[in-house]
Amino acid sequence: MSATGMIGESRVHDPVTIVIFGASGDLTHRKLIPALYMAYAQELLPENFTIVGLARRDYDNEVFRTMLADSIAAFSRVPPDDETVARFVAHIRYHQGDISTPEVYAGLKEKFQDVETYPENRLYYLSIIPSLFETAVRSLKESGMVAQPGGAPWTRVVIEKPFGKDLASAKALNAQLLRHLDESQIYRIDHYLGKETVQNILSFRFANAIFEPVFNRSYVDHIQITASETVGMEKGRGGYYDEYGAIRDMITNHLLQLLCFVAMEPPGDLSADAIRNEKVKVLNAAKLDVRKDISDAVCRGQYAAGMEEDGQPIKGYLEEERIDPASTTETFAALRLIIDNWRWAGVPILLRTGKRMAKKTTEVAVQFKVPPLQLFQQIECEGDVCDIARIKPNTLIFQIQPNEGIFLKVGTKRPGMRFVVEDVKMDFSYSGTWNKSLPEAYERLLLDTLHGDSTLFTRSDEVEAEWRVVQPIFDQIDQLKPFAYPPAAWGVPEADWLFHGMEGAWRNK
Ligand SMILES: NC(=O)C1=CN([C@@H]2O[C@H](COP(=O)(O)OP(=O)(O)OC[C@H]3O[C@@H](n4cnc5c(N)ncnc54)[C@H](OP(=O)(O)O)[C@@H]3O)[C@@H](O)[C@H]2O)C=CC1
Ligand SMILES: O=C1O[C@H](COP(=O)(O)O)[C@@H](O)[C@H](O)[C@H]1O
Repeated sequence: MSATGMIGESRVHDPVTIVIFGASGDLTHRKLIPALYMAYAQELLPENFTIVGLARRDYDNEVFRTMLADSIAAFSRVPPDDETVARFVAHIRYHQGDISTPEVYAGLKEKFQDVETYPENRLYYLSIIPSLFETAVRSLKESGMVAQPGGAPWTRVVIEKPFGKDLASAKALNAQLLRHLDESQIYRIDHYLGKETVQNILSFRFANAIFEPVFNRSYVDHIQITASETVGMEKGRGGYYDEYGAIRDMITNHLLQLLCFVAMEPPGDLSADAIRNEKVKVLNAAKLDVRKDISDAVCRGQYAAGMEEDGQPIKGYLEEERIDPASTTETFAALRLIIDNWRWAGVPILLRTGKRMAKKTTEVAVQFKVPPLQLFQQIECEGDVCDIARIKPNTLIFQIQPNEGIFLKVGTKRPGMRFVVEDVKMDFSYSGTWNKSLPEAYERLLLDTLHGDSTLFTRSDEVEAEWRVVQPIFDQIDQLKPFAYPPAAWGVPEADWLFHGMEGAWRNK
């Protein structure tokens, strides 16, 4: 299995044809091809492989290869070497056609006959709009291009997010896909699971005996998970985003996965299903912490127009390209959950995400309780002004990105005659410990699919359990009008209300 990180670093041996549906799109150019190139440059791809890019645009092999070489130059995580790029792109072919027509599959079959001088292992990567997922899978199956599960040669299909729009559509999509494929052939991707620092939450928790005994309701006051972005609507994304919004785009998948990793029980072993079973248990026990009404547990926001520090105007969400000017889609969301199980009962879990926020950061902060007896005073300084305050709680921070690392805030005696305590940070940072760039999430996840390791992919019941957590929001969306916030803020001040009945506050750092 790969949660150990061993498989990701070993070479794939099975020859394979990788077909990317949506090969002229943003994800292919910015992420998939640079990731495959990095795998190739590290000699992790098999000796025999072909990449077929499929889209409607009218390219030929040469044009397509040149464009992809440019993408590698622009987006590869280490500067590429021209000769290696040239050898890599020679494995790439372009196949022009429309996914909803039968001809495209007939043409694909011919292409396979041309290139497959090796066993017919195939990875289909669906980097397309969700409404085409079922058509693509059904057509592949009907054209006889899907192998039987569990044997050789193999067929695997990667499904991009969003996986559905709500619980009902996620269930329907699962049912449609499972009519044509076996669960073992489906890889529902959530790129957060490919991030080194996300996987490290598991190592930190289960490879060290000292923290696990305090990861529970007796010691933890609350958990905060933040994924904030400074960008607004990126080019070409307006239409998609306005239909989905921040809760569907980020919380239902990435933030709930982070929550699973930090809250799950230790799995019996590191097999894909052992880990996924534990994650599903967390999701099944998680629910919105609604006391009187939904606004006790959910707050939505939408960014307004504003100015950059240099005086440049920033568009409000409603003025962005392909956004309905009367849209009530949220670009910021904050949720308060509880996990009704023995370990976490009563511990508030706060999640938030947003575009055009003050800072690009993703972190999981576990805040512990304050000591039962306040023996010491704490000194707090802002600039030159210092004040005496109550002792602060310890906080353990998993810094997912950027400045990847793990930090523990502890109270320490400040040097001097008086017994006052100051907060210091014990830290481990990746950059200070290892002198190499971290693999991109897609690099890791693509290699896992080629190795047939589904640990870091989402199982059908898991995806449905994610939607079940957030579904009450969509059922009562009329009660959750978004509040406006200026660009470069930490979202809306109304989200502070989610701390009702507790002492904490959002970590706006
Ligand atoms: N971009 C990103 O950062 C992320 C994207 N995703 C997901 O990845 C998927 C792709 O996203 P992205 O690359 O941004 O989208 P784009 O709109 O940039 O690309 C869509 C691709 O689909 C192709 N396409 C559309 N309709 C057809 C058709 N009928 N037949 C053949 N090809 C078709 C388009 O090519 P052509 O017009 O030439 O046919 C294009 O190559 C989506 O599911 C998205 O939600 C997930 C996370 C992040
Ligand atoms: O899936 C998505 O993730 C990105 C943020 O990814 P990150 O790796 O930079 O944290 C987000 O911008 C996008 O809206 C969403 O679809």
